[in-house]
Amino acid sequence: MARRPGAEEERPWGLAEHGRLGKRKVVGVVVLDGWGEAPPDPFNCIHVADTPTLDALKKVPASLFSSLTLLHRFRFGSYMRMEILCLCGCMAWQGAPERWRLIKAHGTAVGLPTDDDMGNSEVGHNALGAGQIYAQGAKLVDLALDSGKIYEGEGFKYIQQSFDTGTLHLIGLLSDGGVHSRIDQLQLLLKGASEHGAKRIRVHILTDGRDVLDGSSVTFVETLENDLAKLQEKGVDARIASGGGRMYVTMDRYENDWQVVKRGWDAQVLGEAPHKFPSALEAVKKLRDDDPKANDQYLPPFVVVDESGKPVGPIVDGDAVVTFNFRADRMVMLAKALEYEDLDKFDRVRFPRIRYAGMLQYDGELKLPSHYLVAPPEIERTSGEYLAHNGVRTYACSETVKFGHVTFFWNGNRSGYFNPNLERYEEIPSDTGIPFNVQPRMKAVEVAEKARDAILSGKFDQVRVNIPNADMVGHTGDLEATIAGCKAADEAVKIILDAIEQVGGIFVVTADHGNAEDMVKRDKSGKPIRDKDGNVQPLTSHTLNPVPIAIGGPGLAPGATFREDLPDAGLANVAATLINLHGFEAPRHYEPTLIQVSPVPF
Ligand SMILES: O=C(O)[C@@H](CO)OP(=O)(O)O
Ligand SMILES: [Mn+2]
Ligand SMILES: [Mn+2]
Repeated sequence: MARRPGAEEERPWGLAEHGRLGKRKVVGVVVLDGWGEAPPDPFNCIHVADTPTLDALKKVPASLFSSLTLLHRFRFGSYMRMEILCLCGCMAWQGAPERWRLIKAHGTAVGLPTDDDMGNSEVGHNALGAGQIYAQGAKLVDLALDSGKIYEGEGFKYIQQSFDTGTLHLIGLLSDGGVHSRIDQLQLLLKGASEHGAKRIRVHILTDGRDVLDGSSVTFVETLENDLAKLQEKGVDARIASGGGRMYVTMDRYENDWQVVKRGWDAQVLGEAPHKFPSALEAVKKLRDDDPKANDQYLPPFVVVDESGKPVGPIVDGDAVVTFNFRADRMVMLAKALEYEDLDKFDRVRFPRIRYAGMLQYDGELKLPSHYLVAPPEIERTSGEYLAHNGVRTYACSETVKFGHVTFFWNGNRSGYFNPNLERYEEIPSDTGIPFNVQPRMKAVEVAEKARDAILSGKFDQVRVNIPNADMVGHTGDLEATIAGCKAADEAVKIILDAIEQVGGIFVVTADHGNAEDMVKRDKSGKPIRDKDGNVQPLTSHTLNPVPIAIGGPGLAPGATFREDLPDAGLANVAATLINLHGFEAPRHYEPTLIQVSPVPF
């Protein structure tokens, strides 16, 4: 079994039997990406969408409810808090808090620096799979920059060797979104690198508009250009050299489309792009103004050129390169292109001899990149590894754009199987070359059908999927498409729940963070902000909202319900819950399980 170095080998992996929950029930785990909970509202696409399956998990019809209530009263001797909701003025639905609740999915609950940080897939799936809360990349980089330790590490010393004769290139996402990178960290790094000897610096920017509002790229470029001007006053030759929108240039993931990386490579390394500008500020303004459909996420690649039309900062032999994103998934492909001598994914034309370091090491197993400025969180003893040691057979599936979420992130940023005899991971190819509002149903049904087959096959104990629509389509800011995406996600869940029903299994339906439940920029009081023509600005980012978790299915022991003593529970509490549902006690160092199991009288 593949192990990471440094793991504590002596701690036993065997889990005690649960006692009240049996083994070998099929547990279907659905992660609805970007599916948060927010009050009903026209900009809450999940609320607007037709989602009968998810609605039914949240509420039970009154008739069924009264029998459940009686049952619970009988079992627990008291009623639980129930909420009554009238739909269409005729059918009464009532809340089922013993099987549906909300959990935290943002901020410190998932290891981010502050509770103002929205959740994201990396930290969300890390927490879901690991059962423990780790200080995540954003926070580790903050600490290393604040203490100055970043400049004492091996990674910085390595790139520093190029400072005398070469250029330092910084490539990454330019925003304060805090999901993949943060501009304030870039600012500190620029200052620190120049104080530690960098004389010529080139920044290759990727505009955001996904974790922050569309159009904000202009302000971020202005801020960066001001900083670089200050460095120039101090004698450092510092400029922005190239750029492009994150979804079109460089930041692809899970090898969905290498052309995205190629576009970035051409601009950053070769100094070639269809658009040439004297400055990055002009570039982003003009590219946005000239094409009414252009947005920050999909801005075409550009290079900054001097008076003679020569690119100001191609990457050449002897230079140093830092990719300043702390998050892994959308940097791994570029890291491979910068580091691997042999790569047949696209024609690099030129492979410069450089010293390259990542802000973090993006893949611990591949040891990629081999040099990095900050050590990544060591996520150890994940639920996947425990379950593999205890004979639980796992199937995981998503489409390409989220495949690594339910495998790599879920397993603590490690690719590959813990035990290939017990696990199977399957990827459905995502659409490429189109924004996700064009086909908002994405591959939700295909993923669900794979999960259904895995459930019915009898070969697996845990069948885990990520259904991406609410998130991927939500990021486009297209409300109508997002509503269609949420509907497709709901249909996918139904396929999985039907299969669970058929095999007498258990389901756990949850999400990794919010997105589609709030699709508009609001003022402090929560009202949508409208311009003078009454138009609103779509919110493309994730949110701070909690996410639902529902448990159920014919295999769930009748006495199993959510505990009421964990009002602040978050995603990290899910792993212990799942381990319980597989019939084991969770490891003691895990965040507590969400469920309790009362003995059922006779
Ligand atoms: O698309 C992404 O990279 C992020 C948003 O920046 O979304 P998620 O965390 O859901 O993958
Ligand atoms: Mn996500
Ligand atoms: Mn997202």
